[in-house]
Amino acid sequence: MAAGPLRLGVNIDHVATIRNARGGEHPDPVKAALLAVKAGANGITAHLREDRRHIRDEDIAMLMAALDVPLNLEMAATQEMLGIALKHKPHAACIVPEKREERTTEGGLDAAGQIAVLRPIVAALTDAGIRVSLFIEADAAQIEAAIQLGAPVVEFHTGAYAHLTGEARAVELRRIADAAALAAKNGIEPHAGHGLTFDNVAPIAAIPQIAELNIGHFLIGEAIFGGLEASIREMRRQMDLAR
Ligand SMILES: CC(=O)[C@@H](O)[C@H](O)COP(=O)(O)O
Ligand SMILES: NCC(=O)COP(=O)(O)O
Repeated sequence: MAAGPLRLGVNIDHVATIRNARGGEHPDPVKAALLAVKAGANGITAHLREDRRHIRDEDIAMLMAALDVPLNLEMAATQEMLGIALKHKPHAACIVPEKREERTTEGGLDAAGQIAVLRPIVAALTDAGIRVSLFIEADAAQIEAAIQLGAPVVEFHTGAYAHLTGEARAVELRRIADAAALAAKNGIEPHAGHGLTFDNVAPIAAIPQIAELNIGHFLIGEAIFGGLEASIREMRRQMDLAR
């Protein structure tokens, strides 16, 4: 058993993916976000991609107006996204790497390799009262970069863990656990997310230092079969059992 409550941030990006497939208003990501909160989400995550393939600018405005739980805005480290974050002032901004041609976020941000680019962005977000998170690989050099940048939070990319099996997954899990311990030792709050499902969430949820999981694609997909509230409640249950 581990210490401390584990928060669940529900990522509603792929409600917008379905909406955008027909170009109308349905299904509404804000309605999904409110339902997610009712089902036990402690916060909502939304990734405003530069290509606007799912979440759009107006969704961020509407989420800010509708939510009374924290909004975690995932954003690329660009001036455009910085301006949007400063305009809306979400609770948190998670800086993620982004490639136009990728199907989904393929790995963590190379914070160590772009300290000079990130420093003014992290500073501007922090000065605006936005809690900065860096979406990184579970790697000591990336945690060191987060320390240098003064980021209070890191989110470990669990995509590789989610796709591996057997001993390779166990190795990746240990890497994430070690990184969470290192981050926490240095005063940084570790989060985790990407590709988490009912089948793979428990070992990540059991890492004692991890304070928050951000989960989206699986929950929205699972909602097709049992409804969004049920999928979130079951994820919450799995997380609590592991803790
Ligand atoms: C950074 C991240 O992991 C999330 O944004 C999630 O992957 C949903 O967005 P995409 O499916 O567009 O990558
Ligand atoms: N930062 C990870 C996230 O928000 C959700 O990722 P996924 O569950 O949609 O893969």
